[in-house]
Amino acid sequence: MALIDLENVSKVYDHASKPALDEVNLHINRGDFVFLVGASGAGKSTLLSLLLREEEASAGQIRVAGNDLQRISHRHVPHYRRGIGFVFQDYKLLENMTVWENVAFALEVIGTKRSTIKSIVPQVLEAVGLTGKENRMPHELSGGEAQRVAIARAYANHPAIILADEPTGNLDPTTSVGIMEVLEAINRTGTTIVMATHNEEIVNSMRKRVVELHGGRIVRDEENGMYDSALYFPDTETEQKSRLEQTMRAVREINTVVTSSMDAVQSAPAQELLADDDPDEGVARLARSVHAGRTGRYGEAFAPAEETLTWGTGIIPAVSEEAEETEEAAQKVAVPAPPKPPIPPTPPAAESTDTDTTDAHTKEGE
Ligand SMILES: Nc1ncnc2c1ncn2[C@@H]1O[C@H](COP(=O)(O)OP(=O)(O)OP(=O)(O)O)[C@@H](O)[C@H]1O
Repeated sequence: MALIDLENVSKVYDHASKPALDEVNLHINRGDFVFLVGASGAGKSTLLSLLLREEEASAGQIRVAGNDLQRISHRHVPHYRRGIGFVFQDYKLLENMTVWENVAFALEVIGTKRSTIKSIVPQVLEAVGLTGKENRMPHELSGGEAQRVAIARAYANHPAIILADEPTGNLDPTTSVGIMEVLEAINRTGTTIVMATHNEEIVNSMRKRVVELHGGRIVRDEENGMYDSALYFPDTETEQKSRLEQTMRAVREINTVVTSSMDAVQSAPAQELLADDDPDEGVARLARSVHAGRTGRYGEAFAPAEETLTWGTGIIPAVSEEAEETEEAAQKVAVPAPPKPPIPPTPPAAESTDTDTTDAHTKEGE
């Protein structure tokens, strides 16, 4: 069985004239990275809300890690949610807590021992490049830094699933590359990622599975997919935008080809020229696309799943009523410390004036 299974799922909000989701069938395996795309109002956030059990389906069946979400009791919902990390467009950090406290709090509420929290928090913050900013308050962070705190918080418990709703929606393209780099690195540890986005450049660079919604229905489900918002359902505005973007993309591709050909002549091995088709080269391609240059700062900082199987409680499997009763006891189970991730290399000084991508390293210890 897939990790996430939706069978004929529909959602009709109260007083709505048409369904927000209409007979959706979707199966997502452990370790998948899925982009949910589609125009505003297509149903992306609704789908994520159902998976988080913030909303209940009006019809159909949703199973996540064996939990039947229609049958889960209200009492058990918080317990279920602890196995899922959620990242929002507007970060949703606790404004009266420092960076360190925001991440620590996520572990505290699931009953993690203080000594374990003390060892995990610095490691997770280091992994997302925020060492040195532990004592900052959320209002003292750039958007990219705030989103990295949110991701650190979502990942601290090493969940089996991270749901992200437009995580780059408030960020500039260069900062978005850093966020995608962190999400990609997390995905490589075995965490399934489902990310709703409008960002065509990210989708087209990352070449992950693309699930496109339109009017609450899945109209496309494609491995290594692309996204052109005007391709399937054009209107005048998106068509014009699409034509402009196609032209810009063509110009960028010419630049990339010229640059990589020159680099190749000078130094690169032949297989690097093939990287543009490689789904594993998504972040590098995105970085080239937005001219951010170097990547790979975070990828090495996340330990693979095999080394971190005991890190956190992960997704909570389906529970019986007795298991629910022992939930409190289960919360008190100590979470062993994860292996210490290697320190990410210090990136070169950024060309951009945005401090986000370099700040965490260059000002380390401030
Ligand atoms: N709480 C709600 N009550 C009533 N209708 C809602 C509610 N939330 C969403 N809808 C409606 O459901 C449909 C799907 O909305 P949803 O937010 O899931 O789309 P979306 O694809 O995430 O859009 P966006 O990209 O703008 O966030 C829309 O028609 C929206 O107006």
